[in-house]
Amino acid sequence: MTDTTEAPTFTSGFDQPRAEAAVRELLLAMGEDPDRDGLQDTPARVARAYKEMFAGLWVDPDEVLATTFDVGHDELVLVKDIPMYSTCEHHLVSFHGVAHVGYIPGTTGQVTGLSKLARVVDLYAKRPQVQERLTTQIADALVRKLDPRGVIVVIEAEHLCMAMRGIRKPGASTTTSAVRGIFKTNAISRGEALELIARRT
Ligand SMILES: Nc1nc2c(ncn2[C@@H]2O[C@H](COP(=O)(O)OP(=O)(O)OP(=O)(O)O)[C@@H](O)[C@H]2O)c(=O)[nH]1
Ligand SMILES: [Zn+2]
Repeated sequence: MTDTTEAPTFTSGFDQPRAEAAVRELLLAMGEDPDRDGLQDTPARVARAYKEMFAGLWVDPDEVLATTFDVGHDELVLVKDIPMYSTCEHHLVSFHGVAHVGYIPGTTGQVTGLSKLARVVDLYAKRPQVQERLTTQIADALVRKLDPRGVIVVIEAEHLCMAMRGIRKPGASTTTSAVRGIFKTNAISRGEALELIARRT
């Protein structure tokens, strides 16, 4: 089984010329003329866009979560509705929606900055992904770095590979969750967290 928490090599960079050549080749394969007016800059543009869309390949999640501090809080911390754009590794088209990330600090009371939770979502989303692995990786990174009593991650997303092609079901929504620690072992805690996630303000 693939290790879902294993990070790629963060030192490897993005090969812009290679990406540009590949996009040019793709345009040719489509029967397009990559030298026509509107397409001349497209390979460079797409390569730059890919560099941005997959920037999470070169970010170390453990560094993002390196800063922790003690606020003496031992109850749930939940950031809801974090906008999330990722790319399906099967078709290289977008799946996007929202992520909800919650945790209960460990006995040390160590918490991380709220923005770091969104950063972790972002960095794992900016990789070729499947939604299940994305959800799992976010949860496992928090477990690894915060040693919390529990972690809950829920992602709701629409997959454009199911909307604009293939089965063509726009509006279909996929929900995945990953629970760790107390949220796995205690149904009441899990239920309370899920209720807060579902609650609309
Ligand atoms: N479990 C899971 N499946 C995904 C995700 N993103 C895309 N898929 C699915 O991956 C599958 C790939 O199936 P294949 O049969 O190899 O590819 P395909 O012929 O393009 O499949 P269709 O999309 O059904 O046309 C499809 O069923 C997609 O819906 C994801 O995040 N999680
Ligand atoms: Zn897909």
